[in-house]
Amino acid sequence: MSTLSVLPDIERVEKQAFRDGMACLGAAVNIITTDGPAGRAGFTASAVCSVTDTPPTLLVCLNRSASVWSVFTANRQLCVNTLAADQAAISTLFGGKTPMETRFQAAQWRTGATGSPRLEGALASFDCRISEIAQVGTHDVLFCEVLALTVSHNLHGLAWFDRGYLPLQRQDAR
Ligand SMILES: NC(=O)c1ccc[n+]([C@@H]2O[C@H](COP(=O)([O-])OP(=O)(O)OC[C@H]3O[C@@H](n4cnc5c(N)ncnc54)[C@H](O)[C@@H]3O)[C@@H](O)[C@H]2O)c1
Ligand SMILES: Cc1cc2c(cc1C)N(C[C@H](O)[C@H](O)[C@H](O)COP(=O)(O)O)c1[nH]c(=O)[nH]c(=O)c1N2
Repeated sequence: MSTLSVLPDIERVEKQAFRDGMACLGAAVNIITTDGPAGRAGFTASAVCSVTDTPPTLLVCLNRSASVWSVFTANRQLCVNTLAADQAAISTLFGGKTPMETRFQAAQWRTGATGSPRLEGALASFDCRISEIAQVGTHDVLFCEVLALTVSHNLHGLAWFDRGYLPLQRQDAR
């Protein structure tokens, strides 16, 4: 007689239940920008995290149905601009459905090492080249090698939590 136990059928988690769960994971808010042969584009992303420090690499998840998808995957370079506490309005503009020129007109930009727009007043900006792209479901996972960065040590941060913005207060502003 077999001693193998039979796993019970595990039902798939519904999309809405997954989103309700994910709404509990507070995350930093970032404006991801690019410029290059395919043009200039930018979008808001909370699905950003550190992968490895050798070589310094972060990942960004980008929905393949986003209007900006073809621009990012063609340029293969981007800047991750992590927002400061007073920049929630920029996040809303870059969060979809707004013409690209209107998004960029709302803030001041410099050109970063890769040519991607660097947001003035951001908490941190990571200038990257896209080293690898993996397709998972509806999204592309962009693995990004960080080539240059700027950091502000005294601004407060911004979080996306429970479908809204919250300030992330530093304990000791340097
Ligand atoms: N990773 C993402 O693609 C992502 C993340 C946050 C927000 N958004 C966009 O902003 C809208 C509003 O978000 P919300 O937080 O107010 O409410 P929501 O109920 O749509 O999403 C709740 C949480 O689920 C996750 N999520 C949402 N859409 C996703 C997707 N397509 N793929 C993977 N994860 C996803 C995110 O963590 C999000 O914060 C979303 O409908 C979506 O269009 C997308
Ligand atoms: C707070 C918050 C966080 C995220 C988003 C939105 C908002 C408001 N959006 C959606 C994304 O910004 C939006 O789809 C793009 O701006 C593309 O929209 P258009 O297709 O250009 O209208 C988003 N999209 C994505 O592909 N990955 C992500 O991590 C996130 N995160």
